[in-house]
Amino acid sequence: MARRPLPRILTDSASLARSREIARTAADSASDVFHPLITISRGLGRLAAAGRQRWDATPKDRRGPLFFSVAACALAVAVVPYGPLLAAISMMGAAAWAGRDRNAAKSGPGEAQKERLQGLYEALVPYFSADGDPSPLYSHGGDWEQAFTEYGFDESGRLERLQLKYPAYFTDGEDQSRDRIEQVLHAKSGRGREYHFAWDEAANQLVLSVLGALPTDIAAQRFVTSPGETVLGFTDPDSVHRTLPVLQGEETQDAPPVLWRTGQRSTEPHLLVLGQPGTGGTTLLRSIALQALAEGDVLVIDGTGTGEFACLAGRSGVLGVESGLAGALATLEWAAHETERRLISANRARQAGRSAPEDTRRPLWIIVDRPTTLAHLAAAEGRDDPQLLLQMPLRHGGAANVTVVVAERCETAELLADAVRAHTRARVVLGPATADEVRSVLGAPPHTTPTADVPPGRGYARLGTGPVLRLQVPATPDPFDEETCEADRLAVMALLPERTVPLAASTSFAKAAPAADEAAPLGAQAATAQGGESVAVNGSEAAHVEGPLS
Ligand SMILES: Nc1ncnc2c1ncn2[C@@H]1O[C@H](COP(=O)(O)OP(=O)(O)OP(=O)(O)O)[C@@H](O)[C@H]1O
Repeated sequence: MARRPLPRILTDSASLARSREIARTAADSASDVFHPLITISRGLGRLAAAGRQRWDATPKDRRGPLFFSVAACALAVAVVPYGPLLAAISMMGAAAWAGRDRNAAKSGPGEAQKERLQGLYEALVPYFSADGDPSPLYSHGGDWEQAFTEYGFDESGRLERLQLKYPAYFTDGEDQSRDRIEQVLHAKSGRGREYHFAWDEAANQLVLSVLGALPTDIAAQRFVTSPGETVLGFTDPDSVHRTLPVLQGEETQDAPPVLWRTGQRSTEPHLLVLGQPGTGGTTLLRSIALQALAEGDVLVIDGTGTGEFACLAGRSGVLGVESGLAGALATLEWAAHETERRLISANRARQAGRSAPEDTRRPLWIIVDRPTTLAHLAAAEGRDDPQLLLQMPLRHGGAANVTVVVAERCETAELLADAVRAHTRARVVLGPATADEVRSVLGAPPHTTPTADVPPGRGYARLGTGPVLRLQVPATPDPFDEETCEADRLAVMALLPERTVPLAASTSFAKAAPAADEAAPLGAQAATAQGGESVAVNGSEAAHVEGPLS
């Protein structure tokens, strides 16, 4: 069937454009003519909404008197000569004021803002100019408007956003050159805020923006993650592609998580957390342990000896919580053997053409807080550094579903064993840290200016060679700490697996193996564990661990 041609007006592009132009002009004129009307109607709407809000906020017992006083006023106005007219005029005036366009763009920056931008421009001249440049973009007394293509100020007049162009010969590929520019912009734009710098090397363009604080009101909770994923904390929405629904305060919000993937396919199967004292290293380990218990077993070595993991003792899935040297050595020795056993077992299965046995697939987490304290104790007692026993799980744990997480203070980080440094490709640094300190831990500087004043649990994370991300760890305090608020305590308690061993009976490897150098061989430990006397592994896990141990 022959197709009917379209009407000429729809095919003739010139007349189409002309009609569009007429429509646009008509719309512009209409909006000019009706502008006061639009403003007044918007204002009336806003006043009505404010009135409704006020009414809703008024307690029920006060609504009657309020209604009567409003009605009395209306009556008084109605009977006064010219009252209704004056009331209508006042109402229109109020509506026009309430309905004014608050976002109307101001025409250009004010004097103070111009001065700021000029100052900023002058400060950049030494870095963005070169002798012999015939038409310098940056020169003393030059025009900042040529270089700064976009800018924005907050209500208090502080710079909030700046997009600037720089000459193509600026060495933007070198960290040092970038750092210098970032430092200048940071200092001139006002310290105490966190700035983000986005370098567009192809367009010779830099965008500075002020970052808001990361939310600190996300508490411990069951996060909606896939198996093998652990939430380290939350970051900026632009930095990651995914969000998770989380309970934030009273409401459920979508928050952008820093997700760490562990297990056989992970390229960064072990984590190192460094931080200043009191910045939340232990809290992050507790948060990880609670998530790990959802699908795996956890061993905790608490070098601080302050009992901050006591809430985990005797819980289903917790194989031990050790704070003494002897216990730590025995536990880690078992973990090293267990890693080896899993590897051998999985390898045999593979050779026989079978899938890896179930008991090699359940994730095992070795969580170590402040190992250097134990290393110090071991040196004093003439024993081996417990960190040496981490070598096996660190080197081969990825293939054996064994994950090691170590937290240490920055000041003692140089005492960490080489294996710990070499095999922990997922890194977190917590607390106030300079760009150089962040770089020394994460291997790359942050794209933001670290601030001196940060809440506990705030820091930076980097997974392998990925970008450096701002991080805020979910609040996961020790529920036995008297200072913990009730809501946070309940949130942590709700995540703890059921207790399978009474607290008094949940003892440690230390009792099973009195001294590391006398540490019972794997089989003997198993016998002890199975014998049910001083169980290294809490009762309910015995069945689970019997497999690996026997
Ligand atoms: N993410 C967080 N959100 C809220 N509070 C936190 C967070 N992390 C830590 N805190 C609080 O900060 C304090 C110190 O935390 P934590 O013990 O985890 O720090 P730490 O770095 O292990 O300290 P230390 O080095 O002294 O052992 C605690 O009161 C804890 O509740």
